[in-house]
Formats: sequence, structure tokens, C-alpha cells
Amino acid sequence: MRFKKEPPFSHGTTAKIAVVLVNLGTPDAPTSSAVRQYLKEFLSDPRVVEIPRAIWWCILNGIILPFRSGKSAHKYASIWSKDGSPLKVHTEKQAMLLRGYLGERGHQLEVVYAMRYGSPSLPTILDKLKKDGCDRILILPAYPQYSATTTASIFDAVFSHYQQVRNVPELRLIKHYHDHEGYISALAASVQTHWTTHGRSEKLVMSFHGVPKRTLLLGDPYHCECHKTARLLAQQLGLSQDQYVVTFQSRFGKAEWLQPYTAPTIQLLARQGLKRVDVICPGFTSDCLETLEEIGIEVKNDFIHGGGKEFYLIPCLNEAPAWIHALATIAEEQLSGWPTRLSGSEVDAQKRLNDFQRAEATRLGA
Ligand SMILES: C=CC1=C(C)c2cc3[nH]c(cc4nc(cc5[nH]c(cc1n2)c(C)c5CCC(=O)O)C(CCC(=O)O)=C4C)c(C)c3C=C
Ligand SMILES: [Fe+2]
Ligand SMILES: [Fe+2]
Repeated sequence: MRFKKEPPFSHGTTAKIAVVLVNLGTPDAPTSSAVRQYLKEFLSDPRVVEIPRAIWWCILNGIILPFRSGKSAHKYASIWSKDGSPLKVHTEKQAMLLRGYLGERGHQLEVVYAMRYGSPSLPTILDKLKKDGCDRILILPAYPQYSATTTASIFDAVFSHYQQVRNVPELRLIKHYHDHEGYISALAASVQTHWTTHGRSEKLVMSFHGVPKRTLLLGDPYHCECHKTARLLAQQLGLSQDQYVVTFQSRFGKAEWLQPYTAPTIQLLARQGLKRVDVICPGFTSDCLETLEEIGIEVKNDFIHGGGKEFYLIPCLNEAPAWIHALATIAEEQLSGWPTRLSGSEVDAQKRLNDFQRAEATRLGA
């Protein structure tokens, strides 16, 4: 059978609405085998690595997985919390808070989270929503900037899941919110809070996850969206062009990625005599390996060994109230037209419709 079994259809049930916050995913444990399993799924995605499949299969299985899994596991162990991987802990909390904030704004809906790689997987969550009777689903990627490597890969996974479904729910997909007022204000508020507590450096480094430069040349708007986020954030903070720099981190492999790279830029700042630097990673909405370990440990060491004295990593938006409010607004804007608000008269109307449908079903012998 090509299609999955549908849950029993029942006339008169009110279809529910759900928001799914989708993040990248993370290993289940900071061990070599768990990291290997995660990297295998992640790096086998043709959206992430565009090398011809047969060649890539040999490189991935012959070199990357055997050599990288152990090293990466060691890095994960250095940032693992008692509740698990920071990325998962924050994403779970964000979804829970978002449910509460949307509820307070009068919306009646499910809010859940899913991961593109690892668990809880998108197919598992989408199956569960179907069982729970959700017939309208809003996909909210945890990435403010669109990239084919991340956002489009989530869309692929959603479409591929519904290819096996007969009764497909109504779907909405959020492409990006890199210039959304709420997101920019939440970032600005977190920088301001940091400055109030710790004072400020002459230079704010805004470090985004990199992608291969080739993807920019082939039409991926990610690079432009990062720069727009940075420009809007700098504007809100009143920073002139010499007070901030946009960089790209987490380069993978030998090809050229978006430049300038974060680590060499910060090393250069130290060599030029900068004693204190503030770093923010605006493209990451949850702290994770790439912020806590790569920036907070590796790049920090480089800066201090290069002559710098104070290195501050500004935390990601995580559970900041301004950010959850922004997420609620972003979701709310995209939910427009869907009956998430049930007023008293709407409840009555819905009940009458249900009664009518039930009577019709009985009359037709369904
Ligand atoms: C192979 C190429 C990679 C591309 C392209 C890429 C794009 C990309 N990634 C993020 C966000 C995150 N990436 C994270 C980890 C991570 N990324 C890659 C590779 C690519 N990313 C690897 C191999 C890893 C795993 C860690 C390692 O072994 O180095 C994470 C952190 C996950 C965690 O568990 O904490 C995030 C988040 C974005 C936004 C992006 C493109 C825009
Ligand atoms: Fe990545
Ligand atoms: Fe650009």
C-alpha cells in the first residue's frame, strides 16, 4: 500500500490547528556512536552537501564519519547539560513558552517542536498531529535567515512525509524572518542587557553560520539575509560601520565558504590590539555546539592567546521573553485567516455545523 493508514474519519469533529517549531537536531548523547548516527543522517542530506552522491558516499563513510564522530563527541561532551543537548533543551522550552504566549493572546492551538535530523523527528511529530486531529499545520523553522541547506531541507522533509498521506492537512511554511521587527528588537534587547551588565567593547562581532560560497553564486539568498539582519541590528543599536563586523563560522571541508571567517577575523582584531570583544550569533536562535563550543571555547582561546584580554559571547535568544513574543507575533501573522480564536458565537456556530454534519451523515448512512 502506497499511503499510510488514515485515522478513522468522524463527522463533526473540529479540526485542530498546530504550530511546529522545527530546529536542526542534535545527537541523542555526547558519544561517538550517537554523534556518528546524527552526522550520517545530517550529512547524507543532498541539501546540505551538494557533491555527487557516489563520491560523497565514499568520503562520508570512509573519512568523515570514522574521523569526525569521536572528535565531535568530545566537543559535545564539553557543552552537554544535565538535561541534554543545549539545542534540544532550548527548542523544547521555546515551544512550551510559545504555546503559553499564543494561548494568552487568545489562540487555541497545539504548539510542538520537531527536529530535521535526530529526534523527535518531523515524520513522528507530523504523524502524531494527524492522530490528534490537526488539519492545519504551520511549519516554523528555527532559522531566521533562509538557506537551501537548512530551511528548504525542512520543507523537503515535510513534503516528502505528506507524499505518503492520503488526507493531507492544510499547510503553511514560514520561509524567513531575518528582518522581522520583533526578531531584530529581541536581538537588540539582548545586546543592550549585555552592555548594561558587562560594559561594552569597541567592536561587536556578528557571527553567522557559514555556507559554501558556491551556494551564494548559485542564488541562495542566505548571505544577503544575514547582512540585512546585521544592518538592522546595528541600526537599532546605533552602531556605525566601524563598530561592528559580520563574519561566518563553522566552515566544513576544503571549499571556500562565505567570508570573512569568524576565527581569523577575531585573531586579527587581537593582533591589531583590540583588548575586548563582544560576539553575538544572531542566526542561531538557541545556544548549541556552534555557539557554546566553537565560539565560546575555541575562538575565545584564540583571542586570548592572540593578546586579547576580555571575550564575551552574548547568549542566543533562547527563552528571552522578547524573543518568545516575537515568535508569537511571527506565528500569529502567518496564522491569519485560520480559526484559532473561538469566540462564544463561533463556538455555537461550530456546534450547529457539527450537528448538521452529523445529521447529514446519519441520513446518508455514513
Ligand atoms: C556540511 C556542511 C554544513 C552546512 C552547509 C551547514 C549549514 C548550516 N548549519 C546551521 C546550523 C547548525 N549547524 C550545526 C552543526 C553542524 N553543522 C555542520 C555542517 C554544516 N552546516 C556539522 C557537521 C555540524 C555538527 C557538528 C560538527 O561535527 O561540527 C549546529 C549545532 C547542532 C548541535 O547539536 O548543537 C547548528 C545549529 C545553519 C544555520 C546552516 C546554514 C545556514
Ligand atoms: Fe551547520
Ligand atoms: Fe549578499
